[in-house]
Amino acid sequence: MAFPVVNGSSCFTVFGATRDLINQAINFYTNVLGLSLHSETDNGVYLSNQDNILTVKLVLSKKGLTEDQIQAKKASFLEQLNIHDWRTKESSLVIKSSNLNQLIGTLQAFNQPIQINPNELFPNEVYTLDPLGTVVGFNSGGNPMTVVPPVEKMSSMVADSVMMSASNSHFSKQDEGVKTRRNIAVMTSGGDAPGMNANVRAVVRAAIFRGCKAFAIMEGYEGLVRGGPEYIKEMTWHSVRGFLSEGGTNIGTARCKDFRERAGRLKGCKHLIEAGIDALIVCGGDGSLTGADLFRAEWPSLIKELRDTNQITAEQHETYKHLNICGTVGSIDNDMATTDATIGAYSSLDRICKAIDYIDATANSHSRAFVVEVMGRHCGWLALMAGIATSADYILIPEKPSSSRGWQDQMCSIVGKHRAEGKRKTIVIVAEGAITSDLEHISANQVKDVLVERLGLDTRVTTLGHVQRGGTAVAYDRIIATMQGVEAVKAVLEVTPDTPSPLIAIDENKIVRKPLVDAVKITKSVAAAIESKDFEKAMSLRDSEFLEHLANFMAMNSANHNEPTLPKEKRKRIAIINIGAPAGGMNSAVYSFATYCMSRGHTPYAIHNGFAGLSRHESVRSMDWLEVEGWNSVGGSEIGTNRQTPEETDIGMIAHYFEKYQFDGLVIVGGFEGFVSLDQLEKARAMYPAFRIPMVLIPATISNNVPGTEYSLGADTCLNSLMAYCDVVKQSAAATRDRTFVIEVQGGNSGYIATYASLISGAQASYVPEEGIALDQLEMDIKSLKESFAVDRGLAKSGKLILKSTNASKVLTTQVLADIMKEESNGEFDTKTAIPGHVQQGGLPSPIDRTRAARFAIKAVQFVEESSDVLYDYKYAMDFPDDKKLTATAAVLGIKSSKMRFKSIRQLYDFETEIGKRMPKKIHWAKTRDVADQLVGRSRITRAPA
Ligand SMILES: Nc1ncnc2c1ncn2[C@@H]1O[C@H](COP(=O)(O)OP(=O)(O)OP(=O)(O)O)[C@@H](O)[C@H]1O
Ligand SMILES: O=P(O)(O)OC[C@H]1O[C@](O)(CO)[C@@H](O)[C@@H]1O
Ligand SMILES: [Mg+2]
Repeated sequence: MAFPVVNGSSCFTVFGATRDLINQAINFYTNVLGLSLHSETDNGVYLSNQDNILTVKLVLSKKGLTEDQIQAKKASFLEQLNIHDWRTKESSLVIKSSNLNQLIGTLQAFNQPIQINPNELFPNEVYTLDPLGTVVGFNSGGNPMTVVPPVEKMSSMVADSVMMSASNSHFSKQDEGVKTRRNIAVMTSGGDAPGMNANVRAVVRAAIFRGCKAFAIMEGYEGLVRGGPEYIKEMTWHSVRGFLSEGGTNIGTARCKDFRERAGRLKGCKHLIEAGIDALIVCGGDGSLTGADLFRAEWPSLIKELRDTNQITAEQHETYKHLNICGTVGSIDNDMATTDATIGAYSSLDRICKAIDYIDATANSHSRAFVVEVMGRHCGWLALMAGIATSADYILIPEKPSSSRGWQDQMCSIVGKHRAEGKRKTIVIVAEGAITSDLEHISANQVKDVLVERLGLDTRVTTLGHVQRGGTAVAYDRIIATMQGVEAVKAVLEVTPDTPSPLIAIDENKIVRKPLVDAVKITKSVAAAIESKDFEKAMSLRDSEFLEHLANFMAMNSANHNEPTLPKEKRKRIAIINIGAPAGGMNSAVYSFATYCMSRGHTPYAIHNGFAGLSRHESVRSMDWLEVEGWNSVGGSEIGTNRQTPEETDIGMIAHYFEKYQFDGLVIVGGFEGFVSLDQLEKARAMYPAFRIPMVLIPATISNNVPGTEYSLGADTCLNSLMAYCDVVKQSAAATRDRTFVIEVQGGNSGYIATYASLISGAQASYVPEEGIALDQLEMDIKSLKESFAVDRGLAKSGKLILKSTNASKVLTTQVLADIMKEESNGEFDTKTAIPGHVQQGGLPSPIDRTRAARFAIKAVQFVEESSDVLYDYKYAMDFPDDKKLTATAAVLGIKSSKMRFKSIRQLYDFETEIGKRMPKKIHWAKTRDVADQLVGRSRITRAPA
């Protein structure tokens, strides 16, 4: 029999207990909880309740099995059940009951120590421990409860259950002297950064979800130094409501002088211990995390001093002897080593790009030059990325200084050539920390003077200042802040005194833990290298992505005025085409492709209006620098895009034109139709030699459903416009009180957009095509909505959203869903629908899509260069062998986990794609769905495999 699975567990198994305990447990489950015997086998005893919601499997320890083997068995059982989420190691049970009071009465009659209302999110819960130490929860609404699991060893679990009392709200224990982490504090420090609030929200809710208490240290290290309940405050589930969409940091931040001194840190140490904090999560920049690392290193001597001076007891000394600390990097500067991005950096980049997009218009009108100063005290990441995203003429950054005359000559030469080509405007971006190779500061005004004096340009300076730190976080920052907050809680609960303090980082698309101490060390050595004028070393210590972006910027910027970098015989004729629906970043990809090709000496061709345009109108044009200039910042598709594949138009004519223009390579920018087109062209190579050229797909679709990649261009732009839409709708719902909006989300058969939009807008539920809308799930969601409206009564900011992918259900349309919810709410809340439609394609491309497009496009051109030789001998051969090496020259460029890579279309199409569904076979965002649900307290029913 397949049981519905509540949050991934339909069945709970306990291994390794003695027969006596098993008998006690059976007694408890049958007599106290009213479960009945379901079956008994050699392997164990199965119990179930009437609703078949839950099975409890009690297994006697096998003779001769060691504790390790038992644990391994348990782990493998959990694995079989496909339980990969937070509950993997948490043996809490949820038992559905329609009459909570009756249950409470029964428990009390049996003298069971019960905890009522342990969780403010679900006030109707109670929980208790069974004789095996398993936490058993009851919930009138069928929602899962949130408690810390019983600890690893069976014997001590039982001891714990005896010790448990109704006043003890946490299931934790002393384990060989190491206090189980249960009071988790979070603080924000250094300059505020958009996304810090999302990080705090995630830490607080993930901590509460896991049965811990959550605290906020107000005002950064200042709050730690001052201490007391005013600065170290317990946070509730509701205290972080609305945080996702708010800029800055609601728990305050500071630059604290005292913490730089040992005396300040000593106070901080004392205050943490006084407040009973077991773990500290610091969200801040390089400075804050340097401070955190120092605090960690000094901790043993700090607590020793506190004990020796009788400021803490010997017992406190013993309990808090290890500082459990974790960093999540929050800073707009993106200057922390070992992570690709810091929380806030892309929001700041968004503000900068918007400002430069505005400046562009006025600069163009007057044919002026603008010098734009951006933040980044010691780091040029913002200036560099803004330079790429807005195709600025020149950038000045601290990492790559030239001599005090060098930068002036170079800048004037480039700007002069751009002007000579006919460009009407000039944008120079100066990082706040820009320096010469003699470490002299270069100011925006100095840059302006040079442009005026040497080129006679009418020049203005715009210093963006703190505008760059303001406003709400972009989608990416909300995503990483949330996922990193959750990971940070997991990390502090998992670390042991022997594991190094972690920093939560991101590598491409993967959230990872890195040793804090290493990150701080490398970051410090970058600063030291700059100080000692060893710029090469400083660059080599920067992340490889930074170096790649810088090389790309320089190459694209030299497109029309430097001697191409390739010798004549290596130069090629490469075509680019857009296929499918418009996606943010398509134009940026075409711009980057064209300018990079020019810098290398290739001739870039644009095929206009897709394959239909080519086969019907020979729509091929070679690309001109001035024509593409500015396309980086434009939405839609300048060269035109449509969904027709080569076979749907005329593949023979397409081959004819490929032959006529002697293309040496093809870059397709598109979504699933682009993917299918690439497959068709690759298969047609046997028939048409014109296609025996390297061909590469740059995934670009808001649905993000292209096999072979976890990211497609346009998805970020889409998420940002959807997020802005959801924020507005949520605000309206909150103001109206007691209203739920059902929002219909695009994405074809992919639930990616709906899932991520729900994560970043704090939607109560999302329905996606991969899961459909099951009636029992809907019933549960409506119940949960009712519960949460009841809890929220009188609180502000309680607007509720439900996101529904258009294809989640054919029958339960958005309107029907809203109507059912309204009907079932018994007048307790009202519902409305909202359909953003094609607004989701976004207006201007987001900076992420612009800069990723540049990376993708340049990698694609490099792929054409590198793969050409493989095909050389076969270009006009009678037979075109079916050889892996040859098929690999038609590939999808994608991001997979922490790597960017090319994967053969043949492999992807034949083995990794559900063609009928237009989807990859595996989705990579299941964990994100779980987190989105868990942070709003939603239980999701998934079906166990038959
Ligand atoms: N070396 C250090 N030792 C102890 N504490 C430090 C150290 N460096 C920084 N801190 C603490 O961290 C706080 C914030 O550091 P800083 O002002 O450098 O900002 P940040 O965290 O780098 O963020 P951002 O650069 O994004 O504004 C400092 O005010 C100080 O309290
Ligand atoms: O807001 P403050 O304290 O003046 O700090 C400005 C500095 O903070 C940062 O914005 C980082 O948060 C730097 O780029 C900038 O130099
Ligand atoms: Mg800093």
